[in-house]
Amino acid sequence: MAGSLETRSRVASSLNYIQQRKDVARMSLHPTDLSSHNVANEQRTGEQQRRSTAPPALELDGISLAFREKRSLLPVLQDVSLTVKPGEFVSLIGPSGSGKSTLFHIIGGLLKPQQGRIRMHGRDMTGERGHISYMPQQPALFPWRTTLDNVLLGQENAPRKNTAVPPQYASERERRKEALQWLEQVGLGKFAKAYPHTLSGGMQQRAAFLRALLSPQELMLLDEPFSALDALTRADMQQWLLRMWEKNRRSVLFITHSIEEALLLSDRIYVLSARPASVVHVVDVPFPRPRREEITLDPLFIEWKRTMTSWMREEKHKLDGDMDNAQSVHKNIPEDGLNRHE
Ligand SMILES: Nc1ncnc2c1ncn2[C@@H]1O[C@H](COP(=O)(O)OP(=O)(O)OP(=O)(O)O)[C@@H](O)[C@H]1O
Repeated sequence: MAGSLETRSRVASSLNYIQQRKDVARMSLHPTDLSSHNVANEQRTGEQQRRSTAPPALELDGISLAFREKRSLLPVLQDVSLTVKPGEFVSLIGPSGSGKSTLFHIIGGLLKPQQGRIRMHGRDMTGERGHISYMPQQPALFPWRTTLDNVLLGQENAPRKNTAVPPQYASERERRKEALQWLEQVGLGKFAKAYPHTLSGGMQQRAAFLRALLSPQELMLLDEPFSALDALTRADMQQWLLRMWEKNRRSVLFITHSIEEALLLSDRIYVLSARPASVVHVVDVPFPRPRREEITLDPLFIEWKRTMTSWMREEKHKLDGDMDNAQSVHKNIPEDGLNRHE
């Protein structure tokens, strides 16, 4: 795969660049910052070691799925494999209609793949529900519940047994107290008793994110959570998410259409082809953390953005061509063994 080789050689040159950047960062560290910096580094190193020996939070191994439409087949995913290690932020990017949400439905156990396995924290979870926390494109808050009660919903509905990572359950009183503290932290303290229609779009997204964050499942799937927001609110929310994630380091799989968002937030990006989707590029994002908005002005960031834009354009053209010949994608199939329209 020429694309993958190109990606890896680019990563190698990026790493040199990062090393130079780290030297610069070390030189500019103020002496009074050193003690807390060292303690934080030691804690981080211990945590990093634990994570590096733990099994991946999520492993997709050769996932394939086709939908059946009447007597024809619509292949949507073809041999998709990817990994999210514990505490990693991984993004999926691909043309519209390539199968990203379908992949989330498979991970969440709503659909069963025709081929391939899903493991979470080392356990086979193919076709099982309830093991992920999920944040959809729309905040999907219940209008009849207060912000606080919406935030607590993920904990109420979480499975109590047979989970990949056994959840720690607190009493209802403790959970409410913790949720209130989080609401304060994200600037929604005054809105704990308010109903969703009184919150702005960004506030609703923060509440939806908290609901996913406070769910006991370790792995979070975020499906284009900022797509409905205006550009400025979206940029604010990206920064907010970066800070929240850097504090909590949950394992995240994130769908986005924005190349810039993927580069800004992720440790790794899987680029999907046009439908049927397969992984065509894997980008190990070379920018150090913590990351801030300024990184989007970095020449290397801009170069990556340009490269990924050309990949996406290529895939989109394939999809457009595919749609012109939509009938050729559909094949006659036997009656059984395939997913139907939901
Ligand atoms: N239940 C279903 N039955 C039949 N076809 C489906 C079903 N769900 C999705 N599809 C088709 O599968 C393809 C992939 O859809 P999916 O929503 O996964 O794409 P996506 O990459 O998430 O798109 P977008 O980026 O626009 O949200 C589309 O052609 C869609 O029409």
